[in-house]
Amino acid sequence: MSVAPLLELKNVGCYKQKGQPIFTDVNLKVNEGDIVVLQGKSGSGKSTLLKCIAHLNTYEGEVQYRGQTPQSYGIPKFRTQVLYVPQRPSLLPGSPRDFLKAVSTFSVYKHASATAKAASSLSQSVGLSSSEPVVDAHEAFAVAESWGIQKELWDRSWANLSGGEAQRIVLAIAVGLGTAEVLLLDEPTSALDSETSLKVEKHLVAEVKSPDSKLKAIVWITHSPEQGERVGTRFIRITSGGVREENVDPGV
Ligand SMILES: Nc1ncnc2c1ncn2[C@@H]1O[C@H](COP(=O)(O)OP(=O)(O)OP(=O)(O)O)[C@@H](O)[C@H]1O
Repeated sequence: MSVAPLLELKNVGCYKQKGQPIFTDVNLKVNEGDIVVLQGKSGSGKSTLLKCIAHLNTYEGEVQYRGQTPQSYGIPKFRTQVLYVPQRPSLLPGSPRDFLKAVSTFSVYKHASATAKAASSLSQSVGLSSSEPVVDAHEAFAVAESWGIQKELWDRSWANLSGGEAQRIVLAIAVGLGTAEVLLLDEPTSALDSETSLKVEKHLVAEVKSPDSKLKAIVWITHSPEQGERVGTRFIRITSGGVREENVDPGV
């Protein structure tokens, strides 16, 4: 019996408006262990494609996660497992700690938290699979700290954080929640210095490689050919007519 890919896109297309395609006919399979570097000219549709995958944009064609449609998981739950991380957090109210609390108490995570506790002692007897999402909010703090985020920044308002601080915190929350099997990263280190960027890259690559991590694959937009070469296991270029796989990272 063949196993479905982790993620599969079948003839996915997205339009600015009727008759004005950004891209059409995107076909792609992502498997466990893949770090797919997504490249293309500015405006070619990289961010849009990630948003289509995460069901944040309307699209034609089909996206399947482990052989099933997003709808069959329920869109909120699907989005925690195939998680889009924007380049810049849009204007969020409150502080990062408020945001972490909100996403951690969101029903899917709440369920996962209960599951995590139950799973350690009672998993089989209560009929819960240990592969249910596990949430440990503290993990986000630890991840962020390892990337140079001081504890007090969690209580500052988003508006008063630097671009690089906000970018690291959002990414640390995405990783620290521990629910995602696929991360869709939109230029995740664009606001970071090269030393910090390397730390973040190493952490993410190690997560995908670790058998203990829930994270199984990343689709990663970068404009840096050097970063692409460091992190990528596959290289995909998007044009209006679809995506094509390239053997090596040829640059942007
Ligand atoms: N909601 C929208 N309505 C109309 N056009 C849109 C919308 N969102 C994106 N576009 C257009 O679609 C095209 C692709 O945008 P997108 O942000 O996906 O490109 P990108 O490849 O990620 O670009 P960059 O590398 O500059 O970040 C652009 O021409 C953009 O202006």
